[in-house]
Amino acid sequence: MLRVENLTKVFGQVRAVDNLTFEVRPGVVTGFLGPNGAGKSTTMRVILGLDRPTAGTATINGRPYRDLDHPLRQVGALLDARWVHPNRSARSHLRWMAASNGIPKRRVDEVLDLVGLSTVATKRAGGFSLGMSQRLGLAGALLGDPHTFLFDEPVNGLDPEGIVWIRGFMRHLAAEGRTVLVSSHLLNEMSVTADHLVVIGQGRLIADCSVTEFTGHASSSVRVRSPRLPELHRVLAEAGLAVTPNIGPDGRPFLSVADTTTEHVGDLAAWAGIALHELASTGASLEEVFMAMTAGAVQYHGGTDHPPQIAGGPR
Ligand SMILES: Nc1ncnc2c1ncn2[C@@H]1O[C@H](COP(=O)(O)OP(=O)(O)OP(=O)(O)O)[C@@H](O)[C@H]1O
Repeated sequence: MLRVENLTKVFGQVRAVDNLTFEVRPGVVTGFLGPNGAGKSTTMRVILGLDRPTAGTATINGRPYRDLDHPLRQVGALLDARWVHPNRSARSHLRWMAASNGIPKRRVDEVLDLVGLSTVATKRAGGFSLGMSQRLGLAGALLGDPHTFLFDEPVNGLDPEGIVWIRGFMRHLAAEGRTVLVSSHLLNEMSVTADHLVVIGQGRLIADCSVTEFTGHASSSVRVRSPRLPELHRVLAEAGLAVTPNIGPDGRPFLSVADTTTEHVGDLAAWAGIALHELASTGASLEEVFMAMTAGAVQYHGGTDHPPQIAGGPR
């Protein structure tokens, strides 16, 4: 169990993390979601004892990282895949990590095998691609067979094959009953990787809920095509709907109508005698939900008393 409680981290004038409280439970992948600069890396660095909190606590199984015996056996982290000494081989890098944490040497070959690096174990890590470096970072995180994992933007810069692989690996770790926290600013990525979301903006908690709850919070929008699009646009706008003209990937123009139903749009078009060539409910993307919630966080800074929380919000 990983717990962050009333955590605040201030750098000079910047409140990178602002009174943040959440828990990460075992057995599911928890996505730690927020735009660039939201405070995700800072929170992870505090959890890992790399930065000291200004206030509040971050604990793993009830203890701060600095008080853990053999931390690699309790927490595995993948923060920056490129911190390996470039002239060391993958194997010697891992052996050095293992030795400093009282982990037997044979575990090194086990983890190299788990991440698919056995055949390049003696190669210089400096010559590794980003994908291979990520695998080596993951091997390091797995060395102590820990129960808790932290991944900071693990799919950044990876090719599609690497993304699918690392996503599968995280899900596998969670399925074994481990605690997995993975940060990302990629909302769609999180919707396919994570089961649960902790969403932050400007260092504050915005939502703490399942992915389904988060997306379910979205109001649905409608996509509509017609040979008489400008007229339809006018009719829908006059009915008070928010209409945005768009061009599809196929080059055909369509209208996006926010916060409504296909029935409502279809009825208005029929009433105006306008033929429709396409009418579909699209549902808001995670991106849209997130933007709406981040806007809420901005309003919060303008003066209300509590950050907006959504159903199933912070425990
Ligand atoms: N060592 C530091 N000194 C000063 N400011 C910092 C430091 N580390 C982070 N910050 C600031 O704290 C805020 C949060 O940064 P952080 O890196 O934690 O965000 P993030 O959500 O991880 O974003 P990103 O995905 O861009 O890394 C930012 O405004 C950043 O500029």
